[in-house]
Parts: sequence; C-alpha cells; structure tokens
Amino acid sequence: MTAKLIDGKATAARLNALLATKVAEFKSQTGVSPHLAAVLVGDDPASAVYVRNKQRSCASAGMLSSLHQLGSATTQSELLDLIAALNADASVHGILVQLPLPKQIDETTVLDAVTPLKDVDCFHPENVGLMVQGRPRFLPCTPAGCQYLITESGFETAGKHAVVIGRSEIVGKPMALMLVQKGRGADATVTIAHSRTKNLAEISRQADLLIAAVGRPNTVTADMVKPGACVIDVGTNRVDGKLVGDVDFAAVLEIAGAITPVPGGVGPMTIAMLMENTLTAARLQTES
Ligand SMILES: NC(=O)C1=CN([C@@H]2O[C@H](COP(=O)(O)OP(=O)(O)OC[C@H]3O[C@@H](n4cnc5c(N)ncnc54)[C@H](OP(=O)(O)O)[C@@H]3O)[C@@H](O)[C@H]2O)C=CC1
Ligand SMILES: Nc1nc(=O)c2c([nH]1)NC[C@@H]1CN(c3ccc(C(=O)N[C@@H](CCC(=O)O)C(=O)O)cc3)C=[N+]21
Ligand SMILES: [Mg+2]
Repeated sequence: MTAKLIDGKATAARLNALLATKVAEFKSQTGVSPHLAAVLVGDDPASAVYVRNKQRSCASAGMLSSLHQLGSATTQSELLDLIAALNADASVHGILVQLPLPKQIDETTVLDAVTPLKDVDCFHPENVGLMVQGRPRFLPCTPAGCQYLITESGFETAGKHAVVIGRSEIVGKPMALMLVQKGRGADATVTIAHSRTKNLAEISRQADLLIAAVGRPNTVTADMVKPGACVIDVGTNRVDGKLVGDVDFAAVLEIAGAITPVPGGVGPMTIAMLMENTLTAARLQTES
C-alpha cells in the first residue's frame, strides 16, 4: 500500500486565494489595509528566506508588509524599543519576530513584549492560555496548518490516538493541546513524546495520527509507523543542501495511509495561517 500524499502547497495556494478575497472585502468595508511587520535580527540565511516568503504572501493577499532588519549585535533593549514602537503604531496589525534570536537576547522576554492583539504567531502567554482554554484569539500557525491538512485529507481525529513527537512552545506543545480540544479536527487521545521518552518506537506504532516535530532527519522510520496511519512531518532539515523532514519519507510512504511531503507539506501551510492571523489581527484592531 502506498500512502496518499497530502499536498500542503496546493492547499495553501487555495487558502491564500480565498484570503485575498476576504482581504479585499475587509479593505473596501473599512478602508484599512492589514499590515504585518516582520522583525529579523542577525543574518541567518534560512530566516531571511522565510521572512521573504512571508512578505511575498502578504503582497499576493493584498496585505501590507514591512521588514525591520537589525544587526546580529543588536542588544535586547534595542529590540524591545523596536517592538514598543511597532506595538504603538496603529498602522501595524501583526508583529512577527523571526526566531531564532541571537544569543545575547532572551527570546521569552522579547516574545512577551509583543502586544497580544498583534501576536500573529500566538506565542504570548495570554493567547496560548486562551487557545488552551478552547477560546482562541489566534491559532498557532504551524499546528493550525497541520490541523487543517489533517481535516482536509479526510482523517477523522475524534477518538483516535495522536502521538506528537516534540514538545516545543512553537510546534509540539500547542499541536498536542489543539488536538485535545473539543470539536472538529480534535477530540483526539493525545500522547506527547520528547527526547526523554522511553520506547518511542513502541509508542509511535500505536499512533493513528503521528506528528513529527523534532528537527532531526529519519527520526521516524517505517518500523515506528502503524499501517494506514496519517503522518504529518513538520521537520525542516537541510541535508547536503536538500530540505528533508523528520520522517524517512520513502520507507514510510509504503506503510502510512497518508503523509505530508517536505518540502510542499506543512511549511506553506504555516505561512497561509500566518496570513489568516494577520487579517484576524486587523479585524480585532479595527472598529466596525
Ligand atoms: N514547517 C514549518 O512551518 C516549521 C517547521 N519547523 C521545524 O520543525 C522541527 C522542530 O522545530 P521546533 O519544535 O522548533 O524544535 P525544537 O528543537 O524547539 O524542539 C524539538 C523537540 O524534539 C524533541 N526531540 C529531540 N530529539 C528527539 C528524539 N531523538 N526523540 C524524540 N524527541 C526528540 C525535543 O525534546 P526536548 O524537549 O526534550 O529537548 C524537543 O521537544 C525543526 O526541524 C524545525 O525546523 C519548525 C517550525 C515551523
Ligand atoms: N516567529 C517565528 N514564527 C515562525 O513560524 C517560524 C519562526 N519564527 N522561525 C522559523 C520557523 C520555521 N518556519 C517555517 C515556515 C515556512 C516554511 C516553508 O514554507 N517551507 C517550505 C520550503 C521553503 C524552503 O525551500 O526553504 C516547504 O516546506 O515547502 C518552513 C519553515 C516558521 N518558523
Ligand atoms: Mg537566544
């Protein structure tokens, strides 16, 4: 059996086209153009690529974007000053601080400084708390992109065993907490695995839905996958200049029921969800 491919690139393109019509309608009703401000500190080439992709997506959705680039020697207080200025700028609706940040800067302090209504990554504790309580203001972009692909592929999550490998604040933890909520694309029985987990293969083999968010190639091998499982590969790893996920794709393709490729899976969906959140942020900050 060969797994069905879940095409994140095509799904994201459809969502982006739909978003463009929603943005046009919002602009004609309010006269306001949704605006995402991206903050890029340092000279990490991968970060520069992602930020450029986000700006391109803003343009194609009819939204404004601005890039605030700071040098790798930027101090935390300089960065906090920039965030304060963006928080106070009524023409800016969403603020994205691209991670990772240079070593001299404490990520939590900086992310907490983004005003919650402009927190389109859904990293602020107020927004994480609202999501966990089942009354989200924003959904975290990568988990929301995964959930959308799972639902759209026709996989019924209710009552199923979902195993999330990874417990980061950006992917694994919010993904698990979304899958355990009540409602569509959720109601799963969730296990969270991480680097201290014992017998990972035994646990992952029990997964009807397996989500890998580790950052290490070939973490999920064919023997770790239940036949017919839905496998979502969040990993984005560069190996010999090539982009690969966390899943041994060729081998797992023969076992799984459905699988996301890398590239062309979760990555484009993350950006589509960021665009959705930017429109949501503009709505929340605009009188109607
Ligand atoms: N496509 C997209 O849109 C996005 C892709 N990514 C990619 O997803 C991957 C994960 O990102 P992120 O969550 O930020 O990474 P982190 O490094 O923050 O987290 C990785 C997680 O994996 C766990 N882990 C590490 N090694 C193992 C192992 N051998 N077995 C089981 N668990 C393990 C860690 O455990 P512990 O907590 O114990 O350290 C940690 O919880 C990366 O490749 C990243 O590039 C990230 C964001 C968006
Ligand atoms: N504040 C913040 N928010 C983030 O959401 C965030 C971040 N920082 N730092 C880095 C990670 C990583 N991330 C990706 C987004 C898109 C692709 C993506 O579109 N990938 C394409 C390929 C792109 C390529 O070729 O390099 C794909 O998988 O098809 C990948 C990874 C968001 N992140
Ligand atoms: Mg740091």
